[in-house]
Amino acid sequence: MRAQIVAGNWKMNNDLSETESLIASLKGQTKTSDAEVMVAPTATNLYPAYNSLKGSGIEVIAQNMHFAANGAYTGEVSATMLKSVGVETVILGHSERREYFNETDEMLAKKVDAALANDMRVIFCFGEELADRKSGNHENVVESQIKNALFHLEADAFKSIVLAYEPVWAIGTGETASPEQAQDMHAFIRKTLADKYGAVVADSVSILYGGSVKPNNAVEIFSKPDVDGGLIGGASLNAEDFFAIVNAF
Ligand SMILES: O=C[C@H](O)COP(=O)(O)O
Repeated sequence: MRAQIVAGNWKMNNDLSETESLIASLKGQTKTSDAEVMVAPTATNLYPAYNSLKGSGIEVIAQNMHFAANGAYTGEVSATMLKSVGVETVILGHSERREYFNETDEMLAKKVDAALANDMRVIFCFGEELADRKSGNHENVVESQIKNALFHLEADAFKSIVLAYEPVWAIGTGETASPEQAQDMHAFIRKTLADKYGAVVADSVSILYGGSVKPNNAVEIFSKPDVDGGLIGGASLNAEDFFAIVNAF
């Protein structure tokens, strides 16, 4: 049975006091599903969030990291630094990192390697742009993003990898992939994994959907057989909405 996961990506939102009040609201929510719950505050709030959420069943994860262990990389944060403040999981390859910070498949492969070398779990994001979807090229784009960043790995590494399919045209737009579009792509992703690593590995990897998941569409999206959870942006900034999505399983 694959892990069901709902992760909130808070992006560059919430200062320390806003983070503390969101965490207080999260602690007041009740979980009725078996989904693993994670939240990704901005880097400055990882340590206070980790301390506040310790023992709550909500894991604090990072939005990004650098591939080097340390050195002259002004403004960056490494895997060892994340681990030193209790962070065990990192989101890599988010489309906003690819678009605004020029993250390439090659760079992401190095980041994935660094995270795995430090025994971290990776939520690896990818997804096509609207033009790719319109031209019918979406599967090729997704396949190459996965292959370029992950297919140098041994099968065993996939025990520490979660995939997150996020069509760029659905992020923060209110435009959601239909549950059928999500299922079709997730099945394609699983087949891509199976062709390279075999069905046992492919069936064990959780594949999350991200892109305008809200309380009113989560049940239908999560009901699809190859959708194992969600990476939630906007709706994760409200504790009630986020837990409505967590409990949509
Ligand atoms: O990481 C989360 C995704 O970018 C989805 O964001 P959204 O739920 O605001 O569309």
